[in-house]
Amino acid sequence: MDVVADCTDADKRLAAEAAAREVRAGMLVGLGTGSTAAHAIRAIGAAGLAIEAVATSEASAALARSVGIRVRDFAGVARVDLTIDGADEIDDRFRAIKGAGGAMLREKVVAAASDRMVVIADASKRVATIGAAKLPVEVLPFALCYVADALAAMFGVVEARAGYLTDNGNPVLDCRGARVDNWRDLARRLDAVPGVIGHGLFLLEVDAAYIADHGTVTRLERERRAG
Ligand SMILES: O=C(CO)[C@H](O)[C@H](O)COP(=O)(O)O
Repeated sequence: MDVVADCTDADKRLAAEAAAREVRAGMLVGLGTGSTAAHAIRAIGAAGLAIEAVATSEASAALARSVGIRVRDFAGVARVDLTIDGADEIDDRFRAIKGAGGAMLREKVVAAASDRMVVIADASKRVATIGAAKLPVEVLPFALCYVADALAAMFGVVEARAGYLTDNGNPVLDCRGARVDNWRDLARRLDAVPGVIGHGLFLLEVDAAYIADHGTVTRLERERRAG
């Protein structure tokens, strides 16, 4: 038995269940993707509230339906009340890297549409400053070589995720080793490359985080200044 993996999964579940308690009847809820988000989906389903959901991946949609959650097509949705999602890293300034599960584009669209976006994670994901996790970039297949070349000028390592396509049918380049002074500047540079469809940098989207560490859940709330 892998005791560390078991503890980590128990913490993922605790963080997910704490966040799921934010869900209220009547809400339209954004469902994230990954093992931590799956715990949240199961907890939301078990609560049995009258809600509707949109999912950030086909896997999360299928899981949600299997636990009795009504899933709407996001193509017909402009606004979501609350989204609960995992992360690969989250730092003290609520900046996150997402997309190890490949769903970062849909996750970002749903997060952007959400009044509130909550990250759930075990303590291994909490870092002082993001940047150690690989940064996934979703690419238009037509532009794969061009984009890989452009990203090689920004990152030390750019690797195609072998044999993998996102739910949108696109390949992913996993990037590491950027020399970053300013993450917003890096995000702008990525967004400016023709053929980049999305990436896993979430710099402004996260409103709060539930982090579980050896059985204790901490809620962190971002302060938003008016104006
Ligand atoms: O961004 C994601 C998927 O695109 C996941 O939320 C992230 O990779 C965390 O996954 P897990 O909860 O399995 O550790």
